[in-house]
Amino acid sequence: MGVIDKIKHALHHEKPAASTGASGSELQMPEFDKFDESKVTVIFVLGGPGAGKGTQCERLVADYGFKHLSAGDLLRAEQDRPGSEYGDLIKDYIREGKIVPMEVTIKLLEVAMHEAIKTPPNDSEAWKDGKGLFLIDGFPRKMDQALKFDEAVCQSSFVLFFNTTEQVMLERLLERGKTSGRADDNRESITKRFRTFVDTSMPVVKYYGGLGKVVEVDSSPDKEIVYANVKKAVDERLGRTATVTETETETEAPIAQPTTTGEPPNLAPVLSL
Ligand SMILES: Nc1ncnc2c1ncn2[C@@H]1O[C@H](COP(=O)(O)OP(=O)(O)OP(=O)(O)O)[C@@H](O)[C@H]1O
Ligand SMILES: O=c1ccn([C@@H]2O[C@H](COP(=O)(O)O)[C@@H](O)[C@H]2O)c(=O)[nH]1
Repeated sequence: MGVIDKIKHALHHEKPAASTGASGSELQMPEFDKFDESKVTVIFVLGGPGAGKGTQCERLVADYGFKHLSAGDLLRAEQDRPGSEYGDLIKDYIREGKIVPMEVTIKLLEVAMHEAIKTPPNDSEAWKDGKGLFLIDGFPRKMDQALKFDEAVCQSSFVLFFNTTEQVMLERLLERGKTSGRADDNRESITKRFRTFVDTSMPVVKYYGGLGKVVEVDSSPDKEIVYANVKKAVDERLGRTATVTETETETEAPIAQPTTTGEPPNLAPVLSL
């Protein structure tokens, strides 16, 4: 059974193809295979739209051998897949900056995680004997996703939270929108995405903050400075066991201490457009 067939099977229990035009409310909760948490390490990467999550994940992949799974990328790939039953649904949710029903997103992530463990992205120790090392980017964005994923798929080790102002994020997204081709990198969608982030996703960050799992990094500065702080935080949390290649950053910039307390992170920079 192919990846997408597995998702369809799980979401609709093999409903006939006639049940197209999924609305979200008709989705059934699929069954999930829980990962062995002694073998699989998951770091959630959260932050507002355009905060720089993907940019920093790219660097972490190169240095540590993570498998980077962006929930948004997985949804866009499913949206664009010819014949997808969920294409229209996903397109509407993304344009409106809303959160796609968790059944779809968690299943896409779970399937991608199994695929990565079956076909490891590199031959480092972190991927030997059924082990895996994942950066799950832009997820969970809503409390129901967080609780379900933790309970049924895998608990995360910690959450890397990129924090900056809406002004910074807006400028980055408008600039990215000149070439990204993304249907939601325009002012109208960005405004909606910011609202969803504040109303729906920040409670997730606060929830994990209360569990002492949030490492907050200021993503306002230059990419290199942000990465130096990210690397320090990841090294501290993972004890550097995951490092594949050692490419020290060349920046001379001072490294700020990431926030690792159990307190909810400082949410001050969230502005309104
Ligand atoms: N520290 C930085 N300084 C300046 N520009 C940055 C920085 N980090 C990222 N960018 C740029 O900002 C844009 C958004 O970054 P990125 O795609 O990494 O954000 P994101 O948080 O993954 O966004 P989204 O949630 O919308 O997918 C990109 O064009 C990227 O090159
Ligand atoms: O868990 C998720 C993650 C994302 N979405 C939708 O995708 C877009 C784009 O996400 P990016 O992380 O910016 O690529 C987001 O605005 C949501 O509409 C989702 O529904 N669930």
